Parts: sequence; structure tokens; C-alpha cells
Amino acid sequence: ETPRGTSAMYSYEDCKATADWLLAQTSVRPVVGIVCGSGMGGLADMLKDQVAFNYKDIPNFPQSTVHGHAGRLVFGTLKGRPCVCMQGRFHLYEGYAIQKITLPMRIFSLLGVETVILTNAAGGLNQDFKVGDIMIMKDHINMPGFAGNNPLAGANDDRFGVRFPCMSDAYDRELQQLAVDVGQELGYGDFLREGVYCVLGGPSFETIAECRMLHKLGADAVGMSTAHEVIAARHCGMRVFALSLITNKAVMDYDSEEKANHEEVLETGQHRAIQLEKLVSTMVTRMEYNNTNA
Ligand SMILES: O=P(O)(O)O[C@H]1O[C@H](CO)[C@@H](O)[C@H]1O
Ligand code: HPA
Repeated sequence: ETPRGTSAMYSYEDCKATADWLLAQTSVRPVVGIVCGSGMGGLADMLKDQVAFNYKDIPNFPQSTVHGHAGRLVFGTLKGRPCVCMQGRFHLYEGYAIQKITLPMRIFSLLGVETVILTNAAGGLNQDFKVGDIMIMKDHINMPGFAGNNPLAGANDDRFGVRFPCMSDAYDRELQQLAVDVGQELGYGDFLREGVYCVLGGPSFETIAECRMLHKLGADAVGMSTAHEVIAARHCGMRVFALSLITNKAVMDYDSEEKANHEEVLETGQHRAIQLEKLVSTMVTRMEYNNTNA
């Protein structure tokens, strides 16, 4: 693998070539892009009139290697709105350069996507959270970024965005409010939360000391994805909404018998699948769009 920030960075031309290739294969002109978290691939099944591509067939696209991430890019409509959905995402621990993990966000933008909805499975650090809670992300803590592992490291191409993008407005407030309103209407008040997501590199789950530290630092949930995608999406000007499904409680206590495991993560995804789909699809129909395709 090439060193961080050099040729691991995909050029604007590479991203454009991939976007143009996709646009030539489908008449769908997506305004919303959705990313499915671990065990949440069912979100893609909501799309009607699907045109789907295996990642291995898409030029420049990485491959999914994690169980619970199918590796398909699905185009279609959701209650009439043109959408594109990643059924499977990429993570740092898979060994990919961070620029490769976030490449799909740049391709989304070049496809015409205005709003990205990101989902993830996460461990609950907030002691009030229960397994099965849906946390609206209001902010993130980008731990790999503290060590220089930021998707925007390397030469900046102004055609994507500015060198120093603002992140204090990364999570669109109107979309957060829309999620609260839709969640209330659907009767999800009991398990809808909001909070701060902290990303780590993984793949090992956190130690007890690490969970205690992250909680003290202000994180409500911990995972191994999403924040990088949010940074890349905001850099190229897309609106962002993100949610975490609390699939397990982070272990904070030396007396606890609990052990984090990926099987539990995937199972919780199955249990909340219907509610997640309803929340996301209702939000998509209620959002405002600029693009006339919508
Ligand atoms: O963030 P998503 O892709 O939902 O996956 C989460 O679930 C996996 C661990 O079980 C990790 O990959 C973590 O990031
Ligand atoms: N930690 C990190 N990532 C995760 C977890 C967790 O407890 N659960 C799901 N993804």
C-alpha cells in the first residue's frame, strides 16, 4: 500500500470516471445516498426499480471484506425519490487507505447526491442507552484524525472542496430535527436518542479502560466507521444525517460478564431492521431537495 496522502488519494478524474461509468449504466439520477451499517443491509431492499452493481465490477471501487456488508451499490427509488445505497462499507481495519474508504462519498457527490444518510452499528457508552436504541448523531470524535489519519490528508483538489473545511456544522440540524419529529410520529420515542459518536480504528473491540476514557471524553457511542465518510461528504458539500444503532453495551465494569462480539452486532441489526427502514424512508420523503430529479 502506498503511504498515506500520496498516490493512495484518488484523483478527481478517477472519481469522475467511476461516476460517469455508473451514470452510463443507469437512468437513476440519485439525490439521496444511503450507507448501510453492519447488519443493516436490508435498508437497500427498500428501493424500487433497482439497478445493482457488485463492487468488484465498478471501476476503482474497493471490495467489502466484512461479514454483514454485502458489497453492492444499489440504485433505485424510495417513495419516488431517486436514491443510491451502499450495501456494505469500508473500514480502516480492512487495511484500506483512509482515502479509499471515503472514495464512495466523492463518487456520490459526482452522481448528483445532495444528502447522505449514514448508518452504523455502535457500542453504547452512555449508561442510559439500551441495546436496540437508535442514536441520532449530533457530532463525532475522530480519534484516528488526532493521529493524522484524516481522509482529506494529502494534496487538496479544490474541485471537491476547500483545504480546511468546517466541521462544527457537519451534522445537519434540520435533518436531526426531522428525525426526532418522524421518530415521534412513528412511536419510536422510547428508543430514539441523540449523542456523540467516537470512531476508532478497530478491529479489536475496546478495553474496559478505553470505554471509560471515551465516555469521560464525551462520547455516547463507539464504532469503527462513519466519521471519515462524514468528513469527506462535508468536504464536497453534501448534507449529512447519521444514526447509530446501539447493538451492544460497551463494557465499562471489571465485574461484567459481557463480551462485545460481531454476531450480537448483526443480530441487533435484524431486530431493528423494520423500524430503521421506516425511519429512513419517511425522512427521505419529507426532505427538501434542490435538484429537479427529486
Ligand atoms: O460501523 P459499521 O460498518 O456499522 O460496523 C460496526 O460493526 C463492526 C463491529 O461489529 C465494525 O465494523 C463497526 O464499525
Ligand atoms: N465497539 C466498536 N465498534 C462497534 C461496537 C463496539 O462496541 N459495536 C458495534 N460496532
